[in-house]
Amino acid sequence: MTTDPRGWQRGLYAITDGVLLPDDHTLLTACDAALRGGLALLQYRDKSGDDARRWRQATSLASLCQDHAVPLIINDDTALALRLRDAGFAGVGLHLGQRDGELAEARQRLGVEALIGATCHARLDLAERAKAEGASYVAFGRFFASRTKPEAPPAPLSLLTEAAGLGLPRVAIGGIDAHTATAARQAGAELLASVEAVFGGSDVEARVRHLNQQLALIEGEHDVTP
Ligand SMILES: Cc1ncc(COP(=O)(O)OP(=O)(O)O)c(N)n1
Ligand SMILES: Cc1nc(C(=O)O)sc1CCOP(=O)(O)O
Ligand SMILES: [Mg+2]
Repeated sequence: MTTDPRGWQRGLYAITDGVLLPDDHTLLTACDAALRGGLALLQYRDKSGDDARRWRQATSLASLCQDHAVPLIINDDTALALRLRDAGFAGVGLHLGQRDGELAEARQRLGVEALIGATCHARLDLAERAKAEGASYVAFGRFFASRTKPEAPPAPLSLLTEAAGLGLPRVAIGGIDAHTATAARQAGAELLASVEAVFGGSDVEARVRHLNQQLALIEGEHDVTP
């Protein structure tokens, strides 16, 4: 569990992947370990198009995240986020890319309390629009080479600094690991989003603890995680 009093607004943001975590057991075991290592946010990102699998996995993750008091962000799918919320799960949010539907409409349907994030690539104007439409955070990237999504358009780290005036938490994504996180954090990212550095190997809890230690070192903070 993260001990940062700023809660979801600062820290490590883990994103699941259907290739690295191909079945329910692998997904749940790895996410449980990541949560034990200390996450600010967890995102369920599944491109299978299998509605039964997505509902089954999302409900299991929502329950797990609720136990850890960490928000679960659903990628792409406003209807799935709403269905989870209506099923009684607390702390369910949504992440929308530029082709994933209207953010303003999602905000209206999910309500003022829900966390809703927006992909803004390398564009401040998209971030300004996302803020006007009710985004809780803005995500920029990709900042470094990514094996998970190599085709994502590149973005300069200077963008993170330029986005400070928005007044929303800034997420850095794309090739974030224990080395690159330093530069992204120093450029201003409050949240560091990662797939492979978290889920791309065994002992996920140790990987997350190592990432958190790097982030704490950057800030000169003491890692008080037991
Ligand atoms: C935190 C975060 N940032 C960016 C993305 C990418 O979203 P999108 O552009 O919609 O691409 P897909 O993830 O849907 O392939 C994200 N998922 N999370
Ligand atoms: C899902 C995603 N979106 C990106 C963007 O730039 O919008 S980069 C990316 C993949 C991030 O995975 P990894 O941490 O393994 O590089
Ligand atoms: Mg998307």
